Amino acid sequence: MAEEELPSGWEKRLSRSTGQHYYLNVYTKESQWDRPEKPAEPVSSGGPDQVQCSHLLVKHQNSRRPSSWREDEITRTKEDALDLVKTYREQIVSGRASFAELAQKFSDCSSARRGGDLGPFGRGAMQRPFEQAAFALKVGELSEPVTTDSGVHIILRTA
Ligand SMILES: O=C(O)CN(Cc1ccccc1)C(=O)c1nc(-c2ccccc2)[nH]c1C(=O)O
Repeated sequence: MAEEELPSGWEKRLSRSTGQHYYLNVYTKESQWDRPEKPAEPVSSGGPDQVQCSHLLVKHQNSRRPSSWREDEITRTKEDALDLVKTYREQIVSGRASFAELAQKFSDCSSARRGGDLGPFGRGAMQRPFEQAAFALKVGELSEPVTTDSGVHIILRTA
């Protein structure tokens, strides 16, 4: 008996690691194990295709790569990284320091040398928590602290 057709907007894929089939929503790029019963909706067109952001990353001992141009071995705790990021954010919001100046001095990302500038990027380019925060910002807005596998960030949307 021919297999029932998939609802529109889904693709059936084979997981290399488990040999199981999974289903990919072609619009959101999200995947699921269960066979979908309803068509996938095209993502609402709201919001820009690309944003431009600068970020200040403070890594910690559990960062995926606890090393940076600043420190060969980063040993601070995640809690200390969060406290540092909040301090930097407060200095920027109060106008005591500029974002670029603090990112250049203190960011554990290689973008520090560009004042934290990452250039324009679209969805799918960055770790999901970073992307979600960046695309939710208005131009000129500074995020609250954002945690990714790389560490703790504050993100400034510049375009
Ligand atoms: O997570 C890892 O395994 C290592 N990474 C990823 C990475 C490493 C070098 C250049 C760009 C990204 C980082 O830790 C990292 N993530 C970032 C990052 C994360 C989110 C947005 C933008 C940059 N920068 C860095 C960096 O060293 O410079």
